[in-house]
Amino acid sequence: FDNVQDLFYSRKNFKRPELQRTPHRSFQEEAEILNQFFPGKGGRAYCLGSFNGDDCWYLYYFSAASIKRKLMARQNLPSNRSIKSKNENDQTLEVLMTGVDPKKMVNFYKENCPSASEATKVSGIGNLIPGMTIDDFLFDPCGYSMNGVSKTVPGGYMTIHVTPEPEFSYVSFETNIHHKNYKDLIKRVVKLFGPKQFVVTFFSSEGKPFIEFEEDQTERSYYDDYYVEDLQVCRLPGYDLTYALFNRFPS
Ligand SMILES: C[S@@+](CC[C@H](N)C(=O)[O-])C[C@H]1O[C@@H](n2cnc3c(N)ncnc32)[C@H](O)[C@@H]1O
Repeated sequence: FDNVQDLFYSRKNFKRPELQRTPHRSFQEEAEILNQFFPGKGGRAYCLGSFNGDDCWYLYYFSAASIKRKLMARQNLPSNRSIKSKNENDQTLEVLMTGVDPKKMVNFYKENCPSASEATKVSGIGNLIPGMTIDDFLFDPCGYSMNGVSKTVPGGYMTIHVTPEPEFSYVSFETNIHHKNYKDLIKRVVKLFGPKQFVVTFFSSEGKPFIEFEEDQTERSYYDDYYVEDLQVCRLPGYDLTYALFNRFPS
């Protein structure tokens, strides 16, 4: 690729960054490397959530359109908003879950499950989004990854990665398939894995509606057992981004 329109690199903060190889010990270092690939100041690094707490989420975003907008503004050409991303109906949802329910993790150990396709079936992953062609893999002795492409939505995908070890359990879910009711999808994903905590990120192309989460921390929310701890909504060139951190109510 020598003509990149948009690039997104994102990840949650690491539990033990010091165990990573350089440049992954700090997001600053990762961003510096990415900047070398994307000169011209189109690439920007962000941190959402609380960076002095336990949870935050990093994003590096390069947008060729933002460079064009600046050039046009400098030349006094009209309407910087007229240059939009090509992906006008683009949306991507991620749900990043930590402290997942050990009882729901048994399917992701080879000793309990004969095959990856069985893990996909019994865990409920196979029914999450209908009409997917799924490529799944069960690691030895444990761990699971799946990638699915939609049979009906061109370019539509979903992906799930499961780290079941209780000391550092983690499940990530991502899809770009449009849903009328994202809250329902998030609720179903969370129910499959029962995390103590989860982060939702949602990109939607500019001007399209984004998910609204209740900020009330005292009432039971739409997500029953969880309350919103952090909530941020950002406008990026071509995209609106919502970030929310949910914590389970103490039982
Ligand atoms: C599913 S992989 C995915 C990791 C990836 N960083 C993610 O979460 O997107 C992680 C799980 O697979 C297990 N695993 C077993 N063998 C592995 C291997 N060769 N490479 C990566 N993970 C392996 C790990 O112990 C862990 O439970």
